Formats: sequence, structure tokens, C-alpha cells
Amino acid sequence: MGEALKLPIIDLSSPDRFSTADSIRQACIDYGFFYLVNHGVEEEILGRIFDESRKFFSLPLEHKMSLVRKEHRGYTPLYAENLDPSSPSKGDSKESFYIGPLEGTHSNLNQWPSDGIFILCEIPEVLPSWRSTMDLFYKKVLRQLKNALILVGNQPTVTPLGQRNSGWSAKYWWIICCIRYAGSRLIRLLALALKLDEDFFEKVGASDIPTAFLRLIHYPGELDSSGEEIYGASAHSDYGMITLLATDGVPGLQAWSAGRNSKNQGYGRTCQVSRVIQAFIVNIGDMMERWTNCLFRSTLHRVMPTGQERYSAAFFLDPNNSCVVECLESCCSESCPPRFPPIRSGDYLKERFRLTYGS
Ligand SMILES: O=C(O)CCC(=O)C(=O)O
Ligand SMILES: [Fe+2]
Repeated sequence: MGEALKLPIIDLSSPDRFSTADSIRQACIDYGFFYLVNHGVEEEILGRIFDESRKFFSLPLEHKMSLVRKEHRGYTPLYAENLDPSSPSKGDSKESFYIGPLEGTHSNLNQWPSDGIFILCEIPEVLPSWRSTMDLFYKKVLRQLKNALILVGNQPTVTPLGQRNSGWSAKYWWIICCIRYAGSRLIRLLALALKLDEDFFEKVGASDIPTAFLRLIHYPGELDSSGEEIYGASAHSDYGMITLLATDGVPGLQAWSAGRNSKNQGYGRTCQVSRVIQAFIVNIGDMMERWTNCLFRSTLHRVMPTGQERYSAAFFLDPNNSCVVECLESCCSESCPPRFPPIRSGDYLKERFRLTYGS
């Protein structure tokens, strides 16, 4: 599977923000990837997310298809997505479930098993401890949520959890808050890393109501590939600002270690990105690369099938749809003019989704 990338480890709890920001800057310049530790999302919570994910993906296909992706939320079956639109492959060998923002006006676009699958099957048989776990978790969420939002320091329109009766959504809502909290702190450090005011990305509207998507992914172990070259996730760079990724530890993720700014697969070599326990794998997305005029790398990566089943959860922190992403003054000069024109984040994302899904 190739040599392992020795990525820097960033400690989000370090009191020395400036030295942390410097380490982030170097990691984003050198790799576009780093590990994030002490992020405040307990291993146990992530374990539960993977448990729920396993249960969900093991449901019969027709049940999962009752929640098929609409408005980029819900279930995407095997081979429905091709992250490398230039590849002739029949699609990526993974299935996934997207959860969109749970706050703001579009939160009602989300799909939940309680809306679809509950109607189709006897859920107590499929998920026996569902209700009791949800009940317990739900109460914890309500308590912790308040703290998390106060800590994040902004006041989004919170979807009234009291009106939700699905523990599944509450569970994901909680992890989204935790990760969002880690993400918000990280975005402030990224601003410092770029020698900007700490609240720069908030001021330009990037993180008002970020277009944050949580994506649960399942890579099946056995594939019927009939000799075809099949990827778990074909070579791609992420679209947004940053991605926080948790995996179950099964290998497969590879990133290109290449000369600067290379998005060419034939250039450089692929290295393994291993899991570090209790760390998120963080990577820079294309819009951050545009902001920084390629100073920060949005590195190509992919997931190779290993014959082993694999689960991951990727949290994509993208700028608000109306945020205009344009080259930072500090990242261009007469001799190094902006490489990309300004673009509205929403337009950029729409185009990337169109190329990936054909819709
Ligand atoms: O599953 C993984 O390890 C990576 C997934 C990924 O790169 C993506 O969904 O953008
Ligand atoms: Fe990715």
C-alpha cells in the first residue's frame, strides 16, 4: 500500500495559539493534511457513530433506498458516485449517507431513518436498543448542546430538538455540534496561520451558517470487480474549506505526496494515511486552496479497496453558500497574481456536485 505519510500532529487544546497556528501553516503548505488531537469529540461518541453506521448500512437495500439522496442529503448506493469524473470506472465502490446542516432554513431537507425506514420495517428487530440509547443520548445532547453553542460563540438558529422524536437525528446533531466546535476553533487557527485576524473567516461570512455536511461512508470488503480497476473513492480533492475525517482504523486512505500544487495523478507518489487513535485526519479543501492562491494545498487523495470492510465519517466544513471566495491579499503579489477568479461558494459547490453526480 506504499509508505505511510508522517503527518504533523496538531494539538487543538494547546494554550499557545500562535505556535499552533504556525504548525498548522507549515502542515498545510507541506502536505495539506495533518492529524488533529484533543479536539473535544470523545472516542466513545465516534465509536457510537460507527456502530449506528454499521447498523444502517447492513439494512436491506430497499430500506436504504427509501432514503435515497435528495438535495444532497440521504443515501447514495454503491457505484452511484465517481469522485474522479475523468476516470472511466463504473463508479466508486462505496455507499454513503449524507447529513446536511441541522440548523438554518435548510435543516428540514435532511432525511432520517425515522421518516423512511420505520415505515418499511419493524425497527425494534433491526435495532433492538434503539429507543433506550436514543433516550439516554437525547438528554445528554440537550445538556451538552447548550455548552457547545455558547463555546462556539455564535448564535445560529437552533433547530428545536424538543420537536424531534428521532434519537438518530439527535445523535448526529450532537456529533455535528462537537465537530463544528472543533472546526470553528480550527478555522480561527487557520486564519492566524494565514496572518489574518482570528475572526477573518467569520467576517467574510464563511462560517455564519457553514454548509457543513457529515458523510458516513461504508466500503464493502468483497467486490465483484471482474478485472476492472475499482476504487473505494477515486482520486479527488475535497471541495470546501477543511475536512475532518474519522476512520475505523482499516487502511485504504492514500494521499499524493507530490511537488507543490500538483493535481496530476501521474505526478508524485501515493502514500498511506494511517489512522492515529483519537485524532481526526484533517485536510485542506479546494476553496481554501483558492483563498490562499495554492499556498495551502488541497491534496489529491483516494481510498483503495483492501478486501476488508471499512467505515469512515467525513465532516466537510464548507463556507456559507453566499460567501465569495477570492484570493487573500497576503497570498498574491505582482509576481504571483491570483490564479483563480472570485467565486461564490454555493456556485462552486453546485458545479463540483454536478460533475461528481451528474446532477
Ligand atoms: O473514507 C475516507 O477515508 C476518505 C473519504 C474521502 O476522502 C471523502 O469522502 O472525501
Ligand atoms: Fe476526500
